[in-house]
Amino acid sequence: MNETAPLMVRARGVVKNFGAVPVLRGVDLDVHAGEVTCVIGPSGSGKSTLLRCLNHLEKIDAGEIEIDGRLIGYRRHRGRLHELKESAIARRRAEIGMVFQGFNLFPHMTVLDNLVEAPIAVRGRSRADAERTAAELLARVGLTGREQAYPRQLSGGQQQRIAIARALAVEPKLMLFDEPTSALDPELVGEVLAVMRDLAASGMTMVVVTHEMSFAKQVADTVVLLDDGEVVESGPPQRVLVDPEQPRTRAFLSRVQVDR
Ligand SMILES: Nc1ncnc2c1ncn2[C@@H]1O[C@H](COP(=O)(O)OP(=O)(O)OP(=O)(O)O)[C@@H](O)[C@H]1O
Repeated sequence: MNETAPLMVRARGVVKNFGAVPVLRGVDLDVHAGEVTCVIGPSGSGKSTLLRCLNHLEKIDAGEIEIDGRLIGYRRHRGRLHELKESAIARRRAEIGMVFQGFNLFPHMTVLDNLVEAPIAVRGRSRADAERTAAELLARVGLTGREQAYPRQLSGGQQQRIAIARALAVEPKLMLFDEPTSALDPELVGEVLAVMRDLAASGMTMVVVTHEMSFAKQVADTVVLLDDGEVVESGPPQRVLVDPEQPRTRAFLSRVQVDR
């Protein structure tokens, strides 16, 4: 862990309710720049909700979240939080890449159009410039030459690799992954995890919700165990995931669907 690096994510006391149901009950999360944090927890523990709060796709009911030192979704004025305008939220959100379980690509657009859409619309890049970046990103995810394919012509693993490239196309400071391999056939999981490993090795700050224990053990700097909307354990994977002296953690993991 590099605790001297600045905090890319700083969440304090995050509360999220759906109606009367509390889903996050005061979550704290620190992610230093360049680190990978894996969030692990049973179904319904609030993992997806936490990720969606980090880019303000969900509004939080209490607490605060800063991304790269600035509040996400709000500005502070005279000690109170005021929600930003939609356009300002969109600009802040563009600093954060997000990859979901599936359905990440626009199905009616070619791979190339999927990759250039956001850089042109959000970053104001020229088409030629965005296409150059797209070619670099395709090489990075091992799919050079597939510019004119439509998503349906690609395997699920290839689509997820393009989805990662698309999220990277706006040069985010932070990447959020919500179980990016869980909708894939087992033989396609490895190719997506390989791209994520490369990304982590390149120094990208990542928060990854995953059931892939070997990925978490090998790649995460920090593992966060979430249970019923609360962080029950957090620390390096060598301690949190494999220390046999932690019966509480062992019991917790036995309730998580573990892929490998
Ligand atoms: N938009 C919503 N409206 C109402 N309840 C919701 C909404 N989104 C999530 N929930 C509820 O919040 C709880 C946490 O959901 P969440 O998807 O964050 O869990 P999770 O840990 O990601 O689960 P899984 O591993 O199954 O994806 C669940 O009980 C879910 O039904």
